Amino acid sequence: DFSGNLQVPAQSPTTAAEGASAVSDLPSPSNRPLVHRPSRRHFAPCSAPTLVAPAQSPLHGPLITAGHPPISSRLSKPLMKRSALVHPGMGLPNIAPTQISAGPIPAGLAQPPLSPEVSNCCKPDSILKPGTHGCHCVYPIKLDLLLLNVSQNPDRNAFLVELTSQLDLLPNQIEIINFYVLSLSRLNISMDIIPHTGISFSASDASKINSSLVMHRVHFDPNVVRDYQILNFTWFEPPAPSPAPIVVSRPRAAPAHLSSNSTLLGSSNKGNHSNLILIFGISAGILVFAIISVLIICSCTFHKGKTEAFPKESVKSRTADVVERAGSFPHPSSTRFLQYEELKEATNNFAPASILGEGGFGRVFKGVLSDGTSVAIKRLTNGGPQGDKEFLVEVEMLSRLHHRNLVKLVGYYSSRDSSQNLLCYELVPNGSLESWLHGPLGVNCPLDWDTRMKIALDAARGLTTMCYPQRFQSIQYIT
Ligand SMILES: Nc1ncnc2c1ncn2[C@@H]1O[C@H](COP(=O)(O)OP(=O)(O)OP(=O)(O)O)[C@@H](O)[C@H]1O
Repeated sequence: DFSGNLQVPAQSPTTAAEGASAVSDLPSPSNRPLVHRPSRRHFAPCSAPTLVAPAQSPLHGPLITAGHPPISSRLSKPLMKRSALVHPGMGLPNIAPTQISAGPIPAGLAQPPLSPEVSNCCKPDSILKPGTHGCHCVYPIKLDLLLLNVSQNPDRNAFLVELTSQLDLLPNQIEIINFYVLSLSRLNISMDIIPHTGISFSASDASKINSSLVMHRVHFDPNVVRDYQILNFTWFEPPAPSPAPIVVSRPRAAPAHLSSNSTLLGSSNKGNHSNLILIFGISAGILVFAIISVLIICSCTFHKGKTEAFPKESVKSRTADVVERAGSFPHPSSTRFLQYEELKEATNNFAPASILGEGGFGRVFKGVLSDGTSVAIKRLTNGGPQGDKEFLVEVEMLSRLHHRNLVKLVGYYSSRDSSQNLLCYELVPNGSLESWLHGPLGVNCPLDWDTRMKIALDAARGLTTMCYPQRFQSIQYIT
């Protein structure tokens, strides 16, 4: 029943002769496109597409797969897609979607509705799914067919029923968007094939539809449409499912009744449990490391403080202890405690003939210890309790000083009542520096400048050793 479907003017004899089945009431001129409610969805500028080149054999029609765009991206212009896919000789230049017929609006294949309502809620190339409420957008397969030998009054519904049934689709899954009359019996028709479920067709479903079309397994009533060619087949690939959010939560024991049927859930929980163990392990490790670090820092700080405080405390305590014990204080490790009798014997009872010199703290006697060591023994004048302290501190300090340019303290003696304090040094032969510079030793054989410089440098090195360690500040220097 084609009556009343295509209300088009009668064709001229010349154009009617072109078609095998002339449509008497097609508009004139023959190539003027008949556009019925062209939808801007197809021609609105869109963003760059993700086009996958159709893998088609010569027998196959064009098949385009296009990935769904990310939310922020836009698809390309549909015209560009079609231009890239047009098979030579398909007559695409005849498609002039922006040209609107000046003649009567045809009915038939293009009658109502041609397109669902345009909505701004859908992304480019998606449409509102017909028969649904709200913003239910889907990505249709966009199919453009060139219908050949179209009858004079094609029945739209019969055409759609044949097409949908042979493509294993429901009748409401195909919506005619627009069509263009190319000649008396040739029509370009654009359709949206709407997915029944989901937001787009799966690859297998799209491939199935495409192969049915390209293999010409779709047959129309020859009284309506005798043949067709595929101009465009655009399929939008379903978007990949978004990855599940990673939720870290306290692991809970699965209920017993779920254990047997929750393999996937169990594996997921295992994964979460492993992650939690890892997180807790790392956290515990960091915590232990931090505690150990704090303890080490505190220990070092305490030890350092103790070390810095120790010399004064040690000297004080030792000094006090020594003073209290008056002559029985502990012997420095490198310094011997000498017996008074030995020192008395070494100096021939401190005979005047043994005197080497005299300084601010007393006379210095030359002597030889029982083991044959030549020494210089300094007999300190009694300086009272304070003098005893200074003596003992000096012994403590000098016993620790070892330098090639410093006179080594060999030993000492301190009586219990502190009346006798003696220091025993290694003997420095050849007299004093003063006697060489200003005394009788230098008169006959004055020191040359190289020797003087060497003596000055050695003395400076010795002083450096004594001066910079702050604990040796109490030492009286020889100048
Ligand atoms: N180890 C020594 N070997 C040889 N002679 C020494 C030795 N120590 C001191 N003398 C002699 O004894 C003298 C007195 O030395 P002492 O150290 O008592 O006083 P000083 O260093 O000269 O002056 P001060 O009393 O200011 O320290 C020195 O001038 C030196 O001739």
